[in-house]
Amino acid sequence: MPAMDYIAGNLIFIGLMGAGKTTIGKCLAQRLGWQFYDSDQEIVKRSGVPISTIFELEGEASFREREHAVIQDLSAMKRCVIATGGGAILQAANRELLQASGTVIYLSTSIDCILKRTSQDKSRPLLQVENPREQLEKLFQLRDPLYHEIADVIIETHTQPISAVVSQLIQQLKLYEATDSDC
Ligand SMILES: Nc1ncnc2c1ncn2[C@@H]1O[C@H](COP(=O)(O)OP(=O)(O)OP(=O)(O)O)[C@@H](O)[C@H]1O
Ligand SMILES: O=C(O)C1=C[C@@H](O)[C@@H](O)[C@H](O)C1
Ligand SMILES: [Mg+2]
Repeated sequence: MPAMDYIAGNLIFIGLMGAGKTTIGKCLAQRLGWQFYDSDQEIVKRSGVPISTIFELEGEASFREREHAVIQDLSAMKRCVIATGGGAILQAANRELLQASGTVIYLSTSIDCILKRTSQDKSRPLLQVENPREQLEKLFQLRDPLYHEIADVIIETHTQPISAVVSQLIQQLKLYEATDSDC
């Protein structure tokens, strides 16, 4: 018997950089046959430049304004999987929008694991500092309470592979798996 698919709103991923929001979100959307959106990718699409360029030319505050506009649009969607940027929860207005828009999933990950996953990737401007561990610890202190504030579900991603996290979510949220997917 197929599971009862009772989720009417969106499935929204939050969490620190490198927690797996984009990767796990995309895989979950594939397995459900739902549309996938990523707030970072939408910002890049709309601005026509990489995130690092926005930070460089306009600064973080301007990036956050662009992010807010995208969160407003994405949270108005129905039955989509949405990956947010790591700092999208900083603005209270975004937290309200995301919480009202569906089921919020906090992907929690150890700092060691984030450092391993992100060390080769230069696309995250906030980690291009002398001491990325110290930076991540600061971000965690500030953001972990905000992630918890709006999370409906919390899943650790450093203890299991991507496909296992997705399977756990499908089971836990009683979602209907529509497609056979290799992710
Ligand atoms: N559970 C996991 N096991 C192993 N590797 C993972 C897992 N989750 C994600 N990764 C890897 O970690 C890297 C970062 O993942 P991803 O880009 O999805 O993070 P993110 O949360 O979207 O980060 P950001 O906030 O910067 O957009 C990717 O290379 C991805 O393949
Ligand atoms: O944690 C953050 O503040 C960020 C995370 C990324 O997803 C991007 O949104 C950007 O690099 C900022
Ligand atoms: Mg991402």
